[in-house]
Amino acid sequence: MLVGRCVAATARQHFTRQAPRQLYRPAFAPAQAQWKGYATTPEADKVAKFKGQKGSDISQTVKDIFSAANVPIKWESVDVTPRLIDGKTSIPQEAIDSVTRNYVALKGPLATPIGKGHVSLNLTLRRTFNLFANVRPCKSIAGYKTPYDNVDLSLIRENTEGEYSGIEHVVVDGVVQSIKLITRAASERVLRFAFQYAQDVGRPKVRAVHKATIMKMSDGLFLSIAREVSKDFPNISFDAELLDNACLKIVSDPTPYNDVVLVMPNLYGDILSDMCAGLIGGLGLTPSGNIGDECSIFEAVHGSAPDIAGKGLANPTALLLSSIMMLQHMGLTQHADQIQAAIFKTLAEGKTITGDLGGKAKTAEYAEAVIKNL
Ligand SMILES: NC(=O)C1=CN([C@@H]2O[C@H](COP(=O)(O)OP(=O)(O)OC[C@H]3O[C@@H](n4cnc5c(N)ncnc54)[C@H](O)[C@@H]3O)[C@@H](O)[C@H]2O)C=CC1
Ligand SMILES: O=C(O)CCC(=O)C(=O)O
Ligand SMILES: [Mg+2]
Repeated sequence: MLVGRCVAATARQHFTRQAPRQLYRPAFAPAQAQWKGYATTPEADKVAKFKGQKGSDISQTVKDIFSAANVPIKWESVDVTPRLIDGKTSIPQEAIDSVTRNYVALKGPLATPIGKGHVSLNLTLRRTFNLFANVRPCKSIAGYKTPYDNVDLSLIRENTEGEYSGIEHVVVDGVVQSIKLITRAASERVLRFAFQYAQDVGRPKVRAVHKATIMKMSDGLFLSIAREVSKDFPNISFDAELLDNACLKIVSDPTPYNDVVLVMPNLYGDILSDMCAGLIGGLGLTPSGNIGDECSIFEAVHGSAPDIAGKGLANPTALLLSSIMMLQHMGLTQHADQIQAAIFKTLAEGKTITGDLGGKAKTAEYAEAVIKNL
């Protein structure tokens, strides 16, 4: 229900085009980030404080629930802890090989040091596998009361360039330049994906979110390509909205967006998806899929939650719903439906929910309740 047929439909295209379904064996990256052992740079101390991430708790939850539901998946666990190779931070080759071999992966959150330190491994993974579209649905959870009962937002974020291209340099002391790279190729492929996605899920409208008033050339290019691509999808209507106004309208009343697919450059999608999560109960609930032509990596929208990491308190629903998106992507829809129903039942009962939702359950207790409801 949360992500439903859209991803399944998209998956089918990818599958028939890329590889036979039976070849799919997801890699599993449980977000260990054992930063403690990664003390090889001057930033080591800062990096070390990221140790003890909670990713492995929520990853274990997925494994336990999949096992209880007899999901026909063999996990291959790979460590995404960054390595220093030739002075550059890199993703371990085994992780890259595993995703390449298996086509799909479920990834726990990976922390990125602020300011100095290594680059974001999340962004590196997306670029490495050319995961050009980040699909971030955000739907109200029945039984969990928030100011709006009927939120059903659908965000698609360009995932490989834009403000997150990572091209920054010092011009002179005190002057830093950061380049927002927008290319026709990357814009066109994510925009085509968004229109196709709207068609697959039965949403009649695609809306580009932009600031082409200010960034006339970069967002202007994105917007003009959106207009061009829209001509190839005459059954889907297209319009555009300025980012700031979109934020105001969404938090004032998100329901008019329920028939729209929102598509936008990288940074805007990052910010909007956290903002929208706030409308339905927080980051413990929102899943995502990084979709590419060959591989796809599913992960929660949230990060490593350092304030609760390692305490067994995290809500695993976001990663679980990401794993549901992954099952739908793989065509394992019956298992996806069964697990999703158990998650929603557990949340609606409200007896065994985690602290972020006002409950007292630990991560593992919530997982047990979901297993009972399978
Ligand atoms: N895709 C990824 O792996 C992402 C990684 N990050 C990284 O994570 C680190 C922490 O970033 P923050 O800004 O603190 O964002 P965050 O998403 O980790 O946490 C924000 C707030 O949401 C809460 N929260 C997040 N996930 C939760 C869950 N499953 N259950 C209950 N509460 C949850 C946290 O406790 C915190 O109060 C940073 O290093 C950042 O770079 C951030 C976002 C995405
Ligand atoms: O890579 C990171 O550190 C943060 C990424 C992020 O916030 C996101 O993808 O939503
Ligand atoms: Mg984010």
